[in-house]
Amino acid sequence: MKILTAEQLSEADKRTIERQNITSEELMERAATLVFNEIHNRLNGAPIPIKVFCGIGNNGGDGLVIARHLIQHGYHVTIYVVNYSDKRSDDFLANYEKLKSITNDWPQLIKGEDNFPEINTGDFVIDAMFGIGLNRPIEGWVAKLVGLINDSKAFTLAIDMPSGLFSDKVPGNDAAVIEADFTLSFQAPKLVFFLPETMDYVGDLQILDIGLDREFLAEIKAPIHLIEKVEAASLYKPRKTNSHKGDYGHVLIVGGSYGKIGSVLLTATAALKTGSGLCSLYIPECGYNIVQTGLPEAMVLTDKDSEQLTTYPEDFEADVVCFGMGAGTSQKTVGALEDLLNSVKEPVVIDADGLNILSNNKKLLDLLPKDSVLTPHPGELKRLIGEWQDDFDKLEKAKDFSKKYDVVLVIKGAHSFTIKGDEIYVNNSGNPGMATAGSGDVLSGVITSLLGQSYEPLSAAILGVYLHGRSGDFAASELGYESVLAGDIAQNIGKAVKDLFQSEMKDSERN
Ligand SMILES: NC(=O)C1=CN([C@@H]2O[C@H](COP(=O)(O)OP(=O)(O)OC[C@H]3O[C@@H](n4cnc5c(N)ncnc54)[C@H](OP(=O)(O)O)[C@@H]3O)[C@@H](O)[C@H]2O)[C@H](O)CC1
Ligand SMILES: [K+]
Repeated sequence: MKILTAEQLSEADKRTIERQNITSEELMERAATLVFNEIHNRLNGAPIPIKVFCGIGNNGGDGLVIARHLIQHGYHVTIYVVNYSDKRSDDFLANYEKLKSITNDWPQLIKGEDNFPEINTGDFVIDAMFGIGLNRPIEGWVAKLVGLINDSKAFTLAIDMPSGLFSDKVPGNDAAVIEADFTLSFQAPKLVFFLPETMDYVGDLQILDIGLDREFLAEIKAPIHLIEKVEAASLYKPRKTNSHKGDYGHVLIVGGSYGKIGSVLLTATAALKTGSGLCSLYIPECGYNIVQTGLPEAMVLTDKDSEQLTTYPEDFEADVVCFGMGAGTSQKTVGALEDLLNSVKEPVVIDADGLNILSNNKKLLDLLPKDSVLTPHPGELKRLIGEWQDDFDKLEKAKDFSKKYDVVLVIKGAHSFTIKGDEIYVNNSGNPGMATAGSGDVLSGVITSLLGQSYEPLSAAILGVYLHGRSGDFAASELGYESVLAGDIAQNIGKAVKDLFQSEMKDSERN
């Protein structure tokens, strides 16, 4: 799914009105009615106090439409017009008139702190103050109102965007932004919903298809994509009936050191669980018995050093090589990576200490084969590309790095970002249970395995990240977040692959 900017969405809005020959008021009615349906499906008539805070633009207009439907369905609704400006949008005014015709409880005008209502923990707050039209920080008494809503701890549903959140920049320190529990957003996700610095304002997210012009949406050039099941499934290559292990790649996992042999074991397990035909490991001698016992399906070669890697077996023929997990950063191991990069011509996967070695020895970056995949967490990324000012700056620097060294970057996080040149792919699978030791080692194994199975490096990274997250979802649903171990993620990769082609059942379809 394309992630769009506020400008692109406003343009899509205009084109839809032209091409579908409808008024903007009709489009607002359509969009806001979908929101009402979602609320009604969940509240099911519950008599809880609903407080709708409307701005004076079209986000506020949406709020008025939602409120009208709620009132007509018997809900207990109080509407507030947050008068941050004396202007009114046309569609706001039209819906204000419609509201007056169905209720005698007219909206209450908030012009300053004196008009603030009481907001209780048990209230249901609908935030329709600002949407994609926000163009400067919220200030003064309106900022105080945002604080009051946040402090109330009432369940807060944001319409389109949490008010105060820009679609294209990070709010400043101490900025007033609604901390929503749930955001129902129109047509396309916005990048800020997924960035570490801004995602917490959004709460749970649902995108509503409000029927904007399909042709225009298909034509829009958007370099940022959200990766969900459909996108991941489109990358998947089915196995052929008439095939053998030689068709699915031979991966070589290079890593480990004394006390950190478990890491390579996890990576190798994940590679085999993702379907590699053959898996070999190159590790220090101390790991030999551990790996042979822990993973009998794998083959093991050992370095002459018993505790760390010092060389690379350059005559070894593998389809893809992965380097770094548990390897340490000793000078001898730097030499091992240098040997590897001097002998391998196909894209490699570099993770963990492999990345730290690259950061400490920047000249090695020039030896990386084109389209190699680097999988840093934010700390490793900082060492690679330097400090950034905010998440937008981080993405710019990451794109520059990807272009400079011709590599695919996977920035790991709650939503991992895969970057190649100017293209960004935001992953939407996974859960907090995956924040656990060894989770990254498993991811490297999945990506390496896909590369060995002839996936293009970018596709291997995007699909690998998605499958890793989905495996974590299966592990968490069985075990609970706290009990997910990295090994559990590896064990569930098969389920994640099968799930690519299982359609979601809607609640209404369940018996
Ligand atoms: N295509 C769609 O997705 C649809 C979206 N809809 C809804 O429309 C809003 C966007 O509505 P818009 O009227 O453009 O903007 P807002 O309602 O977000 O903001 C209203 C005006 O507020 C002013 N503004 C901006 N920032 C501030 C601030 N910090 N303090 C005070 N005032 C501010 C600004 O006007 P100015 O002239 O003062 O600059 C805004 O214009 C979208 O989010 C959806 O909810 C449609 O309903 C359906 C289609
Ligand atoms: K809002």
